[in-house]
Amino acid sequence: MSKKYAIGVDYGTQSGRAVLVDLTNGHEIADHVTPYPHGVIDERLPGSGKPLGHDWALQHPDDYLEVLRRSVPAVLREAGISPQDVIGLGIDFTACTMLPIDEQGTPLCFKPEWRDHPHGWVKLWKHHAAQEEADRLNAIAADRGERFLPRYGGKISSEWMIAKVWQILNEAPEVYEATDRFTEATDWVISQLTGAFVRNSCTAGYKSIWHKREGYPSPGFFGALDPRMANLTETKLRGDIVPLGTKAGELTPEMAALTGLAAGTAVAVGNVDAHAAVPAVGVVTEGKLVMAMGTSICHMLLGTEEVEVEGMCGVVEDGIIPGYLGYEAGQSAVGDIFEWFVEEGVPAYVKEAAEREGVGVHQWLTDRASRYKPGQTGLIALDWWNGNRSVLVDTNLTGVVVGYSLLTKPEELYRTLLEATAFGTRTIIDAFHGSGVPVREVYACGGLPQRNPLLMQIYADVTNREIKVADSKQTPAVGAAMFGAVAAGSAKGGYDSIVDAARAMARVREETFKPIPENVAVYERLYREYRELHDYFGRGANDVMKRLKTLKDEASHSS
Ligand SMILES: Nc1ncnc2c1ncn2[C@@H]1O[C@H](COP(=O)(O)OP(=O)(O)O)[C@@H](O)[C@H]1O
Ligand SMILES: O=C(CO)[C@@H](O)[C@@H](O)COP(=O)(O)O
Repeated sequence: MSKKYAIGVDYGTQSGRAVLVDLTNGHEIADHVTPYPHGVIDERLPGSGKPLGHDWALQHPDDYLEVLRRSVPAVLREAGISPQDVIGLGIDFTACTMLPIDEQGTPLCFKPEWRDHPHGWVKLWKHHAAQEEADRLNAIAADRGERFLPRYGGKISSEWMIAKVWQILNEAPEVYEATDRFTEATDWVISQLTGAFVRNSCTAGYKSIWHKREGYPSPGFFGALDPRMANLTETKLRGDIVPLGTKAGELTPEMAALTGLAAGTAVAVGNVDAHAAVPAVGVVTEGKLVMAMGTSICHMLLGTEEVEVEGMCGVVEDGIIPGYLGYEAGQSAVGDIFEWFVEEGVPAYVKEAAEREGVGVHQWLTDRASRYKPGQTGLIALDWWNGNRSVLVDTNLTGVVVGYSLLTKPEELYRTLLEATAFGTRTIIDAFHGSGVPVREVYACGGLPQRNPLLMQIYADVTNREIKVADSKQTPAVGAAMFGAVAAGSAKGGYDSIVDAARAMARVREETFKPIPENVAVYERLYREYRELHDYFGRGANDVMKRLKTLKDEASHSS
């Protein structure tokens, strides 16, 4: 039998990438990135130019198909293998990235009548304009003593499905009416590949409040939110919910023509980027925290008991690896904060110097920032540039920097932002560990560990834990390919379980980031300062951030 391969397609925030993987050892034979032609749509709708509200973030569904059109043929070409030898295809996606579709599965924004309506488009995971709905949902769920709430750290995020659906109903009942189903983008892409619609248990569990044993919350709960939503789960959220690794179907002839793959190739059900990364670093047992570090960070951890952890995104049975409770927490902005600083915060002389030296601005700042010792900048920041996902679960929180002086340099501020995100991660680790979900080992994957060793050293020092790094450029995509191989099964040259696939294919680098004791000691003191500020601004002692947001909204609406 000739050598067999699988393809994983990772749909990130700004781009999608395909990776062709050798099934015997997980080696990435070829990869290709397609930047989304429309990027993140957060100012104006394509075409009509209609302005979007504050905190909106949309995407164009055709960008997802563009990734299939460009990146899949590109990896096949680069690898020079026969499409027949690709036995499985898996995808992973940002989540909750959701869209309204009609009876035929067509996104509403593809239809002329809805193209110019902002609610007809894909709402990206970081669309934060449903915070009001999330707040009301949480208050009603708490009042009713809903059992699901503790499984989501006590709060449902405005990033997740129900808050977003409710925002559509409140602001555009006509779009809600015209929607046949609301779907995660990951399930929509799979339905395009296979011609059949199934929902995956991972996004259903983490993002749509679905439970393997209890199903969705009751119609009574949804009716208490809004009587018009009482039957939401049997209608617009209907669809079979199947476990990760299940074969969703086979590649249709149309999609075979579009991708260059063979019709009939096994396609796995959709998955989430961070969750797919876990088996790709070989984590299939409890106690090992995996950080998927990029635009945001998702913290994934397996446990054997269901316990309540403050502000976690969720705990879902079989949500990551079958047989375990999968815990997820996260930070809504990490790389995004560094990017904001590079784009909006550095003086021209930094950009010019970086250009002269032939390095990127991130690298220029990182080189200079690494010359400082912990504590030497005299600065500390709260990492809430895109709200706080865990442990406070509040998208209305914003960023803070304390300690500026006339001598503060851009590289000091950059280092402070790196440190602030590490303190955010430490807060999450402490929450897990303190609640009885042990964190014995830490693994990192995603774009950031590849690009910024200083950042990784700071994380090791702040968390006082050794960090192992994925030996893969595209870990979620490799994980998605592994699930594709499981969908194909061993009879076709794949694997019968994700644990078998991980055993053969997962890879981490030999060198690790180890905590440096003198740094750990200083960061321990800085972390105490961080927690003081965190609780002061984040737990209601001073709601200045929210008052400022209100003033901002009032001023924007009156102009
Ligand atoms: N050298 C660097 N240091 C720190 N952050 C970086 C560096 N280069 C790029 N970034 C950040 O990495 C993020 C993208 O991460 P990546 O993992 O590639 O994407 P995604 O999260 O969309 O999958 C961007 O937010 C960018 O600001
Ligand atoms: O929230 C999740 C997963 O649950 C992520 O998809 C989201 O944070 C986006 O991840 P990226 O930072 O784009 O990798």
